[in-house]
Amino acid sequence: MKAKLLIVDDDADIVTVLEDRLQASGYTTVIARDGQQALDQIEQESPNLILLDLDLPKLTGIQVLKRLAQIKPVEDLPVIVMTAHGSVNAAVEAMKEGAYDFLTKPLDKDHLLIVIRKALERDSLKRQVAYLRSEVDGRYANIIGTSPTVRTVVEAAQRAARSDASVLLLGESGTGKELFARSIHQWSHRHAMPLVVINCVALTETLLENELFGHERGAFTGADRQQKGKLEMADGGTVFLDEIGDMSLPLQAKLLRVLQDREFQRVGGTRTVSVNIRIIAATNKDLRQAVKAGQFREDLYFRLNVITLTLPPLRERREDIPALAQFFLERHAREAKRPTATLSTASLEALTHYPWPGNIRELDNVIARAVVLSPTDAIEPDMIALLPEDAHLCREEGPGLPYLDLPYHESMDAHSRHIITRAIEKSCGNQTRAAERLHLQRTYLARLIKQQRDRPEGRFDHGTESHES
Ligand SMILES: Nc1ncnc2c1ncn2[C@@H]1O[C@H](COP(=O)(O)OP(=O)(O)OP(=O)(O)O)[C@@H](O)[C@H]1O
Repeated sequence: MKAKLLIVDDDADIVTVLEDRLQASGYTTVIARDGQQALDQIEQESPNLILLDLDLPKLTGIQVLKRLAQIKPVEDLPVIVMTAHGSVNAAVEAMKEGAYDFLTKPLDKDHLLIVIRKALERDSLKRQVAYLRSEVDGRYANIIGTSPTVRTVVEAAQRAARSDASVLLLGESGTGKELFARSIHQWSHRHAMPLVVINCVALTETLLENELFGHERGAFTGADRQQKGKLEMADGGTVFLDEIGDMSLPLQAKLLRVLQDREFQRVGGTRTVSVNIRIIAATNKDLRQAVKAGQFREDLYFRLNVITLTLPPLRERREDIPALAQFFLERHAREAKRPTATLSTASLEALTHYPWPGNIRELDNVIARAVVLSPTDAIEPDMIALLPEDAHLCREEGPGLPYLDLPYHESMDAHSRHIITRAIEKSCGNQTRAAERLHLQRTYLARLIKQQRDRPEGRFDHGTESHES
């Protein structure tokens, strides 16, 4: 779309020249001959930018700027003022009233076009930032859940947001750690500054170091210019270190220094950079265990662990499933342009009983897929049941080595529990289907489950005893 420029000048010759030049450069133009007309044109034509002469009949350019500030925020409509050669004071006054820039007459054609282009670019960037910010805020404004466990964590997070203390978020994958990190940032006094997310597991050690601290020119082959790291980009705001449990020991030592002194050096540099940042870290690992195993620095653990918030897995807050499902249904139905999509009662029942190894992210994905694939507007359980096949991808595979440290019978029990839990998860919590998967009689599976339930270590989710529907 062509940008529309309003030219305000009482000199007909200047207006004609400007119109010709600007139209030849691809802009649309509208004209006003005096200050009052300028205000009327702003109302009627909604221009993207104004070229405003200061010396006007009826209302002066400065008066137009003052009136304009009452109608809309000055930063929403860039105004470039045109002044007679030598009237610097008037230009300064106009800038104080919110003008974007000034040009002196006679106008230089190239300079004029550059200033206009820059003003429009800045305006467009500001709109994009405002839009993205509102998108992000909207996406993260909602922490759904009325269960007591979630409410307790939300209240603790709101209290934590008021301080500048480091926060450690713990919880299984997909339980909402990033959502809480973003919410804490939003609720904090830093909310107008950036929240910078760094995933500590996605990158190699060298890349992560570069990402965190940036580098100086010549730090390594190909580093042909200085680059700021994410810690610097977050200055004044918050840094969210996701998957902190996966950070290497050498990088942990460097991060510790940042936490202690809020200072670091860029890679290949000697100059100290200071930053004002708040740190929020998250992991689904048992950090205390990692400290014991020598994989995580104890001093860093204590620095991060000033306030710890543990997010409950979805299976421990099943009462929140209907509200979450409805929330995701509405979001995906909107995106898929299926506003009348609903969840049938049977689907809701299936969702409520499924063990959700991938937690809320898995629920989000299940609903997203069902909304797209369901042939009917009322989504039936067969659409929901599509997913359990790959649900296990969200959870760590296999019983894991700790079982090797157990006595034989306990280890066998642990394996058995694991196999049964997996079969039930994959069967959407339905024991009959799980028994079929395992080639067992349903009654035999039920007996195994009962035996395990009666043992103290046998606390795990066995789904429901409902029969195949
Ligand atoms: N209480 C909630 N209300 C609404 N949406 C939620 C809630 N909790 C989580 N979500 C949504 O679930 C998805 C997964 O959440 P998030 O990415 O925050 O989890 P995570 O614990 O950081 O996962 P991972 O450990 O895998 O990085 C996101 O789309 C998030 O917006």
